[in-house]
Amino acid sequence: MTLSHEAATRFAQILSEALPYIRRFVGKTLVIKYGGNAMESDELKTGFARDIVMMKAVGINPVVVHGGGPQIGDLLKRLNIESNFIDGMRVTDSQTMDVVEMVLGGQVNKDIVNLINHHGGKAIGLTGKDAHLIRARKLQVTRQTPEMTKPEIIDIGQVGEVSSVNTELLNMLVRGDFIPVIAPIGVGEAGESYNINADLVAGKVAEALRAEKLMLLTNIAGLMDKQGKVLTGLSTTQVDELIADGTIYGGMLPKIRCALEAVQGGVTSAHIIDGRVPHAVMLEIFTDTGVGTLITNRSSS
Ligand SMILES: Nc1ncnc2c1ncn2[C@@H]1O[C@H](COP(=O)(O)OP(=O)(O)O)[C@@H](O)[C@H]1O
Ligand SMILES: CC(=O)N[C@@H](CCC(=O)OP(=O)(O)O)C(=O)O
Repeated sequence: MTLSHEAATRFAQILSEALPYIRRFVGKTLVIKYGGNAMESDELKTGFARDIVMMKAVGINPVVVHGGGPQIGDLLKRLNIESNFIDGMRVTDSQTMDVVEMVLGGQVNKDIVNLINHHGGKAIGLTGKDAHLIRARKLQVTRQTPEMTKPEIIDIGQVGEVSSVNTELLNMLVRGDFIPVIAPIGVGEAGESYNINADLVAGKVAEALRAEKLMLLTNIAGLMDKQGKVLTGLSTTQVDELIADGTIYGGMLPKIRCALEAVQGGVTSAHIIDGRVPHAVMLEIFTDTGVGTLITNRSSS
């Protein structure tokens, strides 16, 4: 590629202006949850992969955790297997678990690894089973209505929550200049598989690595109020109120909960950002106020 003198001057200026932002994050770990719409369009996929490779090239350490709910849904539909969600979690019987493992660990993980590597990165794909990267236990879901004297336990099958993360493996890969790409499948004490919401895995990985940032890419502008205004800097109490009055529901529930937990667990900031915007990840790094919904430790009390 040859650039005209003007174009080269513009490039040089832009790169030079990026320096203070880059320096702020050099050597720091950023955990990015990739999923939703940003994973469906080719243009957005390419932009995402290039952002990740660029980050690594300038000395920032990205760790990617991916979702794949729509892709799992597609295959379940083709196989005529019904799928239900409770509080944003897919009810997972053993047949569904097989599909989840195939789609996330096989198809989606390798697609993302391939994409990043195609753009010059050294991505390495893992599920929670590799070197016990993500140990998990069964997630207990309870529900209580005012009429009930005690909470009812709801069995949602092989859905897990993270009990530990093998940071030794991740740190070894990061030091070796690899970009870990993690599928949200956990392994239980008896070797059983767990389907874990990808946001929850990203939050726990960020906490375990003491990441500078947790970025949750999604298919919406951020956490919004009932009028569609993007909310930012909320306290835990405000979030609880928004959950209680039904403003936050479905897939946004695990997202907001894990963002709050991550900042309480030592991650400097968590961001819920719009994956439909090209280069959403870079934009987040190169703006002072950030894009979408910001959650920091100050907001988590
Ligand atoms: N208060 C809220 N603000 C924004 N989105 C919300 C809110 N409450 C629920 N949602 C829903 O959560 C969805 C995002 O969750 P999900 O579809 O699981 O995303 P992803 O696949 O990116 O993880 C939004 O598209 C929206 O339908
Ligand atoms: C328990 C649970 O719900 N697991 C998710 C795992 C994938 C995921 O989280 O994908 P998205 O981020 O694209 O929604 C599922 O089965 O869909």
